[in-house]
Amino acid sequence: MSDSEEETQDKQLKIVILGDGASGKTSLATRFAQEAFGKQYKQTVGLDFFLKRITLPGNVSVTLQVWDIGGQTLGGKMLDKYIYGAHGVLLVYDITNYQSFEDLEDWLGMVRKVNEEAERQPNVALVANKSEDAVACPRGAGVDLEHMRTVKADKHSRFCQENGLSSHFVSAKTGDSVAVCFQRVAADTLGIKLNKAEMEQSQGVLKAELVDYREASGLREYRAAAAAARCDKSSVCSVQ
Ligand SMILES: Nc1nc2c(ncn2[C@@H]2O[C@H](COP(=O)(O)OP(=O)(O)OP(=O)(O)O)[C@@H](O)[C@H]2O)c(=O)[nH]1
Repeated sequence: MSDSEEETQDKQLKIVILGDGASGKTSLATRFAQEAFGKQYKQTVGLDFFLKRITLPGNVSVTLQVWDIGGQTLGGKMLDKYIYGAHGVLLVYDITNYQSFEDLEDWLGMVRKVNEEAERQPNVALVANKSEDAVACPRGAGVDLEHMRTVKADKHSRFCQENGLSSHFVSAKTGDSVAVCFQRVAADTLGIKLNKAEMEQSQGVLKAELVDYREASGLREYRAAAAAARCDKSSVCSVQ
């Protein structure tokens, strides 16, 4: 085996998941690493770890060390230590909880502060969780949460653009687009481009059509942003 092959096989990246309590960080980590989802909320105290090996384009094998940080750690004295050395960050909010979106300024502020002297800042993805009802369910099931959505797509997009974040609409519950946001931060870190097919491959049901009455209730813009986020490698919010 050549040196470069060996090097490729040994890659490990630290990916930190941040965001308010109950936004779905543990659910995203368990969906990604264990393909499981639990309805019951159990608060993470401190942090949890997960490991998952993925293969990126070019047959690059990389192990992601996923650090699931409890939402209560914001303002606590351990948070900077948890963030330190991260290659990638998932900034997670719950689309039905506006406060969880507003608080991302603080979470992102911590990421920037901890890395202010580092050679490079980690790649950060903005992750709108609990999006199953807006982007995945063609009709019927899940309409309730969509009606409860409080964070509009234009706010999400603006936050991405202003801060140079990649953009993701996901559901830990259904699994939609969960893998791709982890892949994206890993790929960005390693300077690997994911093409359209690779982005779509891990998205499955997200291509389902939405019914018209939802379009009428202002979903068109949201859908366009979600489509851009998941299908277009030159997405408006991509990390340059
Ligand atoms: N409908 C829906 N519920 C979700 C989704 N993701 C998580 N939940 C629920 O939201 C609640 C909180 O999820 P957690 O994953 O524990 O949240 P957390 O961000 O890790 O919370 P802390 O440990 O307090 O930081 C749980 O009841 C989950 O079942 C989702 O995509 N859709």
